[in-house]
Formats: sequence, C-alpha cells, structure tokens
Amino acid sequence: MSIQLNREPVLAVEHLQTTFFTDKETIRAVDDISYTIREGETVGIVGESGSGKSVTARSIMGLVDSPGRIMGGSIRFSDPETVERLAGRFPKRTVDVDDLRQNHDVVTLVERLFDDGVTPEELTDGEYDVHDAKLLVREGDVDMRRLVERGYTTRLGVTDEEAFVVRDGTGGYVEVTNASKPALRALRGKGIAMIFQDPLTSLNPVYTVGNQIKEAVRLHQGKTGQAATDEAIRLLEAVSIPDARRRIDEYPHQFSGGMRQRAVIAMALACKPKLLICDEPTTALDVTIQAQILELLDDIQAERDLAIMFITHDMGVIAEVADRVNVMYSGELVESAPVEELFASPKHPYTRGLLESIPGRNVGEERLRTIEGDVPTPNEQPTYCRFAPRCPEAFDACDVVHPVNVDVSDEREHTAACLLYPEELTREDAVAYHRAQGDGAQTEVTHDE
Ligand SMILES: Nc1ncnc2c1ncn2[C@@H]1O[C@H](COP(=O)(O)OP(=O)(O)OP(=O)(O)O)[C@@H](O)[C@H]1O
Ligand code: NI
Repeated sequence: MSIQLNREPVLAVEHLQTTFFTDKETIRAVDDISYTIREGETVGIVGESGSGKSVTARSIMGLVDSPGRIMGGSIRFSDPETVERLAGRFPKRTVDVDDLRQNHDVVTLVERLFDDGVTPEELTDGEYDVHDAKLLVREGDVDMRRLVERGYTTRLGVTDEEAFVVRDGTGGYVEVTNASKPALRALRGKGIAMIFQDPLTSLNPVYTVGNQIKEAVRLHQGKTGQAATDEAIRLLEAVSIPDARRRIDEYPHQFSGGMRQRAVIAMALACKPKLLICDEPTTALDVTIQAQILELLDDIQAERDLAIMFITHDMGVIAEVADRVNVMYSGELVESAPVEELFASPKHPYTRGLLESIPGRNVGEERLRTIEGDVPTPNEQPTYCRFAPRCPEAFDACDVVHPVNVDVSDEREHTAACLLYPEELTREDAVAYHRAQGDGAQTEVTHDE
C-alpha cells in the first residue's frame, strides 16, 4: 500500500459504457466511466449494491454476456508481456504504430477516411469541420496513434478486422473492448485474474484443491508432474495455508471459507497476473479472517508489484487496502481521490453519506446513519444528477443538469461529479460549467454509436 503516482497506468478505462438490454428495460449499468490503475497500486471501487461495481470488473475481464454489451469507450491493458504474447498469437489483429508512421502518410489516410464517410466531427470529437480537420491533420495534431486508438484500422485498410493489439515505441496495449473471444481467454488469468466473493464459483467441488492449482500451474507456467506439485505446495504456503503438503489432497468442501478464499488466491497467483481484480473477496468471511486475507493480499502485492482493483461496499475495508478510491453511484463514477484525501476531505454528498455510515465513525452516536432510499436503476442517459433524490444538498438545478467530474482540490487527482463544484465558482457559474461540459459529452456519445 503505497502511492505510486509517477508510474505508468497498467489499465486505462475511458468512457466505458456497458448496458443490459432485458425484455423489461435498458440498464446502463456502467455509464461513461474513466479511470486508471498503475503498477503496484490498489484502486478501491466502492458504492452501494447495484452501483455497477461488478459490471465494471466483468467488462475489464471481457466477461459481459448477452443481454449485456459494451456500448462504448475503451479498456486498455498495457502490460508489455501480455502485449507481446497476444501480438504473437494474433498477428492479424495487431498493428504497429511505428510501422504505420514509416509506411503511410497520415494526411493520405485521413483523406481516405473522409472519402469512406468518416466525418470530421468523428475525428475531432465534434469540434471541427472538414477544412479545419484537414488543417489539424496537416499540422500533425492528428497522428497515427490517434487514428489507431479511434479504432479505424479496418477502415484504413490496415487490418481485415479491427486490431486489438497496438504496439508503438512507447509500449503498447491490448484493447479489451475489441478483443476476440480467444484473445480474451488468453488475457484472463495470466494478464488479468479475478477473485470473486464466493470462492466456490472458482473451485470445482469434484477435484482436489491441489489438482486445481496444479492445473493452473500447468496452463500458465508450463510445469508438470513433481514440479507442478512442488509449485502448488509453494503457492499454498505463500497464502498461509498450514500443512499445505497434506491439505493439497483435500477437496474444497474440506476447507473453511477463509481457507477456500486463500486457495483461490493461490490459483490466481499461479497465473502470475499483472492485475488482480477482487470482487468483494472478504464479504462472506468473519472479521478476523477478513483481516488476514487483506494482509495477505497486501504482502503479495508488495512482493509481485501487482496492480489490484478491489471492489467492496465497505468503506472500512477501503481505508485498509486502497491507495486510491473510486466511488460509484448508479453506473457513474462520482468521486475519485487518494485514500487519505478522500477520508479527510470527501467532496461528493454521496461519499460523505457513505463515510457517515461506517460503524464507530461518529463517536457517541447511537444509531448508524445510512443514506435513505435506494440506488436508482440507470435506465436512460442522465440529464440530471442521479443522486439528487437522496441528496441532502440538492437544489433545483440538480434535476435538470448532469454533473461532470471536476477537479475539487489542489491535491493531485481528486475529482467529484457534483454541481456544488468547482467551489471557487458561484453556484450559477458552476451550474453553467457543468451544463456546457455535459452538452459536449452528449455529442461525443452519439458519434461513438
Ligand atoms: N446479467 C444481467 N442482466 C441484467 N442486468 C444486470 C445483469 N448484471 C447486472 N445487471 C444490472 O446492472 C446493475 C449493476 O449491477 P452490479 O452487479 O454491477 O452492481 P454492484 O455494484 O456490483 O452491486 P453489489 O454490491 O450488489 O454486488 C444493476 O442494476 C444490475 O441489476
Ligand atoms: Ni457486485
């Protein structure tokens, strides 16, 4: 647990939008969310039930199935080893930006795009007409990387199907939202691993714990026989399972809840992931075991430089594990800050509400204060604040203007999406600011269709 602001993000989520189309309704479970996770950093995702935490995680793992669909945005995973591995396996879906720069002229390519029906608005986020867009291209403000990032490789005639591995001199990334099913399978486990609340979803009851860990070791480290057994024992010891040599031959039902979760962590580690997503991994466990598991994750992280995305609705757990916290509400990210900053100076009324409901926080208070009401299901593109109906500080504009994330402190990287900010503006100016920003975003979403 240490803040590493100077390091490169290993995961960058931008304008992610994941929607479920059920018979009854459309649920915008993840509605335009952006954030990054750096190497060795733990990012906590917190919010009440139904706020979209798990759907965010499943989107990153490429595990969103019908009736769900990723409707927009990007998820870039920048682990160099994964990029090279997938580039090797999927050469036809890989582009090298340096190669493109050497062998193509960006002006010609963009003109071809325009001929092909791409509008200058699409290319410049709605800001410029053809003439100005061409000028931007000629002046070098639109470069090859940008074209590739916008997902134009097919239309440029560079690949037959949209590329999902992008390489260039500064490194590269895998674009999860474009990845094929086989690529997603190759990404999971070894690149990004996930631990769920219920360890039984990851353990098969008919095989011994040892066999399951050995299988992961075989798949991801290529070890077999005695070498695999030794590695499995080593992993079980690494997650502090006592008497590992004997317990390796036991079945999941012979393990306690805490021990099962440890075994699942051992399985995840066998894959040597770069990013570990933990979706409420300790919620079902008692407090002592929970604390042990959190400590274990902390040790493992320090040892392996793992990036961790930790989902929980428990602010107390967040305080213990996270370097940075993202607060989600009804599909949206409403506040993001380094953990100390968030606890010392929460800005969004929702975050304040969550903090007030932590047991033992308000000394002398008898009843635990909770925020009244429930998280609304996000059914439509919001033209208002989704928290307003429950917000103690709501005012008229909250019903008609959608708040965007704005910087709320001099501290680095603290944002909140609330019409009360930026604090230095008058309320009227702040509202006007959010309204203007929101209009911009709306145009962009339409063009991303
Ligand atoms: N397979 C699905 N089909 C339809 N709707 C879904 C599906 N999965 C999730 N949703 C909806 O997406 C929204 C967000 O759900 P999500 O599971 O991400 O919430 P969460 O923040 O993880 O909550 P919890 O703390 O209860 O786990 C909810 O409204 C949920 O009903
Ligand atoms: Ni969940």
